[in-house]
Amino acid sequence: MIKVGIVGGTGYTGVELLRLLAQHPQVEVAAITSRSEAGLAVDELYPNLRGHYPGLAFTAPDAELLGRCDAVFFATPHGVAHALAGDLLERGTRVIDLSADFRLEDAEEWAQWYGQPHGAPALLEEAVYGLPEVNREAIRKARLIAVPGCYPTAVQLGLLPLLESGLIDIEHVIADCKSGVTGAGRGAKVGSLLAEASESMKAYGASGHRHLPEIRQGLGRAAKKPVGLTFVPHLTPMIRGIHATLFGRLTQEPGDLQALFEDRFKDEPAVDVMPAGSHPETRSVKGSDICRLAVHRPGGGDTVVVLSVIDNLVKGASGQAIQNLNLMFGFDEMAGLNAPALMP
Ligand SMILES: NC(=O)C1=CN([C@@H]2O[C@H](COP(=O)(O)OP(=O)(O)OC[C@H]3O[C@@H](n4cnc5c(N)ncnc54)[C@H](OP(=O)(O)O)[C@@H]3O)[C@@H](O)[C@H]2O)C=CC1
Ligand SMILES: CC(=O)N[C@@H](CCC(=O)OP(=O)(O)O)C(=O)O
Repeated sequence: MIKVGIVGGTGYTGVELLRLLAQHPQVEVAAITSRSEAGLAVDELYPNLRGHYPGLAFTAPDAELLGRCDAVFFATPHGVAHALAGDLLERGTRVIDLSADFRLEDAEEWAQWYGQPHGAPALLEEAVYGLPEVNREAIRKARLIAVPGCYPTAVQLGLLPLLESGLIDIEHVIADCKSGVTGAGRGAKVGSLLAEASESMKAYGASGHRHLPEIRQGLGRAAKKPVGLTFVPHLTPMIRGIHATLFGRLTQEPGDLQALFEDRFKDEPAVDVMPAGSHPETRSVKGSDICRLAVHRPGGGDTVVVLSVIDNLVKGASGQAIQNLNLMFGFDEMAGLNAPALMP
């Protein structure tokens, strides 16, 4: 049994960590922080947790308390892990950061996209990008994990087979992505109000979203060359889910694309390549740590279309964070993550 802490326990990814860890046989949640709800029992704020965490209450963030844990998850806005991660690592506590603080390898680029100086550039070299389908061995040995963003997870998983095999034009890749509103977090925002977000759909960040450099970095590593990407996210009237429709232009006859995808992910516990002709639905992954993929070649032409769906709060955040924890501590990779999705 290991002890974990959660910084930012009142947010959507924080409560999702609690929901998933309640089913984990080898993990005890020993500390959970919130500045605004310090003193409140977790199941008073989130009644779905009643009976699962008796006696667990939010406390203000405290490095000494968190440093008694084997690992700490940061489910906090950008910049918070910068300030605390170094201290925890020195105390021997491993850090799994769900924010973007350690995702970009270049501190200058991070500062440009996030509008503030990078707060811990000295830690960037040892941070491991926590996409198990690419970095499993490095994750096992890591002390500091940057959990990928939600859009970057859906896009990278869908494009990896095509980029690794060099089958598409890497200068013109397109990712047309849709997200549910929990992607914006639990904080009150006008755009997340029922009257604003329901029965409507809109693109945002079309001229440059902060996930663009992260996705480009990951795709570039897969292709071993810089990739030209157009990425347009959309807000859709659903609570959870990401649907990514990905377009690549074939540069050669690809052979059997279905077999390429099935082979690439045959040993991946969190990726499901659906039968040829499928159209995966976001509800088929709701609450689960699975990315479901389908590959199409419309009319046998020179465009490949990949459909990739995840739950933004699970494979796109807290579930993937637990996959990383499991690898770091030698547990079964899917411990706590095996429940099927909720349907309908
Ligand atoms: N929502 C999603 O789908 C995804 C989110 N992420 C990332 O995960 C992180 C958390 O997201 P989400 O759960 O949606 O966020 P929320 O806005 O829902 O929650 C943020 C949490 O952080 C705490 N917090 C805020 N500021 C600070 C601070 N300065 N110091 C300590 N704690 C703080 C808040 O509690 P309090 O203010 O009471 O301390 C709250 O518990 C973000 O970086 C987000 O970008 C990543 C992938 C997907
Ligand atoms: C719908 C919505 O607003 N989504 C968020 C991204 C989701 C997210 O949490 O971003 P990170 O993975 O980088 O933390 C956004 O576009 O900013």
